[in-house]
Amino acid sequence: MKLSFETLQKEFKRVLIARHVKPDVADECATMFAQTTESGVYSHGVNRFPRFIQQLDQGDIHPDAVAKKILSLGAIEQWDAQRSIGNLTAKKMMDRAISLASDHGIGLVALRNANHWMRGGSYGWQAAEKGYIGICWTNSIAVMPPWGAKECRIGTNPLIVAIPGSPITMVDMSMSMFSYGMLEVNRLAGRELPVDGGFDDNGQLTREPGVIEKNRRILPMGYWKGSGLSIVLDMIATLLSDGASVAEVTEDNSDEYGISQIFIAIEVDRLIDGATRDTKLRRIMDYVTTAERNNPDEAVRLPGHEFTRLLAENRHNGITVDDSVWAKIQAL
Ligand SMILES: NC(=O)C1=CN([C@@H]2O[C@H](COP(=O)(O)OP(=O)(O)OC[C@H]3O[C@@H](n4cnc5c(N)ncnc54)[C@H](OP(=O)(O)O)[C@@H]3O)[C@@H](O)[C@H]2O)C=CC1
Ligand SMILES: O=C(O)C(=O)C(=O)[C@H](O)[C@@H](O)CO
Repeated sequence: MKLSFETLQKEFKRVLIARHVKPDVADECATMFAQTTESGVYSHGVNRFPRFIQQLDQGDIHPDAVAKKILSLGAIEQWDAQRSIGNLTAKKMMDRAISLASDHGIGLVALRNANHWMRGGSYGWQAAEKGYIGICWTNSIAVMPPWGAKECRIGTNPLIVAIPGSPITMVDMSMSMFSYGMLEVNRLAGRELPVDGGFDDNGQLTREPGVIEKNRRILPMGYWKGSGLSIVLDMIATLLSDGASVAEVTEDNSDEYGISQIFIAIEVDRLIDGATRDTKLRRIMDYVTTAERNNPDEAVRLPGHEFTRLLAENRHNGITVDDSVWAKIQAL
């Protein structure tokens, strides 16, 4: 079905108000979920809303909590999210990193005791829209086997790098070849994965999303490389926030809460003039996209460059929402 931004936002807000979330908080949170969906990241917008409400209902998320600053080392600050709403707090932390970067050239906020932030790309994009390079990542509950293992012991720990420009270039990627959200999107669409996404129960590589969702034998992106990167991202977030690691979240908590996140903003405009910046970026983009194509009908594309078109299409045609997901949300 096709729904408007307003219909989505109103329904998300209804569900939150019904759970006694303060109206202003409910409105802002509902708007972020609707914006993520309108941007075309259905996996961590509308599709993820039921799971978010489940965690709200089970007390993992404290909707009245507000993040507090623990310490400051000039360009680096350590904050405690106090189990507040994940996407709202993440937005505030990237704003704080941007403010630090405007003073110091670079700003880093390390956040502990956080909740799932939904679409990590929202926060990289937020920085890039203001002219800063945005880099952020989160750890998670153990949902991926390290390379060489069958058992989940590392997180999908998505890493986001966003570069200001026209358009913004942004990589927003899980450390798994596919996020669980994207496995669900492909399963709901009745699609096989375009490349192997994990191992089946016999240890063979598979492109069946449902099999991987069930057995959690998801493939790290780049095999041992994604596995290693997931581990070091977890270590940095844990150390700088003095927060919980994937191991601690998984072994000490009843579900995925109390996670650790990093938000970095880096100044660009005072290091290179706008015209030179744009010329250099354009040269990179043209050099990459004019490479001889593997498939003549498939353009080489840069990450993040689809969002402008997707947003315009969703605003014009309405937002495609899976019927079964919408039914679940209306029943909340
Ligand atoms: N715990 C958490 O918070 C987690 C959150 N997530 C979120 O889930 C969402 C989806 O993650 P993931 O499944 O890794 O996303 P995808 O695999 O869809 O995309 C990952 C990255 O690869 C780029 N990309 C994909 N296909 C191509 C292509 N053909 N050519 C060039 N670039 C391409 C994407 O660019 P583009 O965007 O332009 O398609 C994106 O930057 C993200 O928002 C992520 O933050 C994921 C895991 C855990
Ligand atoms: O992969 C995802 O999608 C995703 O958001 C996660 O990995 C979460 O951290 C975890 O809750 C599994 O959904």
